Amino acid sequence: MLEVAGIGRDYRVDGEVHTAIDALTFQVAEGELVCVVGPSGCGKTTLLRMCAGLLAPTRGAALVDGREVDGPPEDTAVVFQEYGRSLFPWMRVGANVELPLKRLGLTRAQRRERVAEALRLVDLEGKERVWPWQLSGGMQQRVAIARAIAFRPRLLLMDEPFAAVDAQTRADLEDLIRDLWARLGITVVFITHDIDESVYLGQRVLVLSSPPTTLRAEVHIGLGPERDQLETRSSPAFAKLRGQVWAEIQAAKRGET
Ligand SMILES: Nc1ncnc2c1ncn2[C@@H]1O[C@H](COP(=O)(O)OP(=O)(O)OP(=O)(O)O)[C@@H](O)[C@H]1O
Repeated sequence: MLEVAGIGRDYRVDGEVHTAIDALTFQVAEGELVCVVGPSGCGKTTLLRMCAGLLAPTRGAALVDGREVDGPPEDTAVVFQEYGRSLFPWMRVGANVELPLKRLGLTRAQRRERVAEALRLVDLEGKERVWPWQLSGGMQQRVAIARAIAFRPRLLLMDEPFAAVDAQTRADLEDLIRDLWARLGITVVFITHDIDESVYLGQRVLVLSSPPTTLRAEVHIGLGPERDQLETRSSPAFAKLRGQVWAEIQAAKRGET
């Protein structure tokens, strides 16, 4: 579904070229939930933006269904960390969720139906007429998620979507994502700096190196489909996987490749 083929990105700062991402190669199969972690500043956001068609790679390419990404791919939705900036404050919740649907050629009734369904899936049923700023941070992020799923993407790209919410809300949102992923059968690439979150959510965790970034390790998370915030996180298997990902990130920070 998603193929990242030798993708790299340089940035020019004060006339000097800095290689943020050297070359990354990996694949994400249809219906997978893959997390990406790495040391701070290793280029996670840069990678996601290139996969979303929001930033051109310097070398290599991202391909969705075998087609090179050179603009936002049709079946892809993105959820960013800053829900406060991704929702339009002058539009009610319903209008915010409906906005991307306008280019799909649906009737007004069909759009309304999709909005209602998406809000129900994120547990915000009937909140169409509420303003975003009347909602808590966690609820606003759920609106952003509703907007993404109303679009019915096949690929959902998420860039540290829960970094700005409190721990309790974060746990709820993690379970929401696992639930939506299982129910809707979408492919999810989830960027996070939180090791525990990556192990709890993912079927696979990709660990990036320090810049110039390459793929340092790939950890398979064999925790099974049923995950529980208390039981899973306190299991020996979880502790072992967390230790494994942690060790890889520490090695990456030391500059080991
Ligand atoms: N527009 C830009 N111009 C110059 N350098 C940039 C730009 N955007 C990112 N960089 C640099 O590229 C590198 C990777 O940045 P990026 O934000 O992708 O990393 P990240 O892993 O998402 O960071 P964090 O862990 O802090 O969220 C950093 O060194 C950053 O300073």
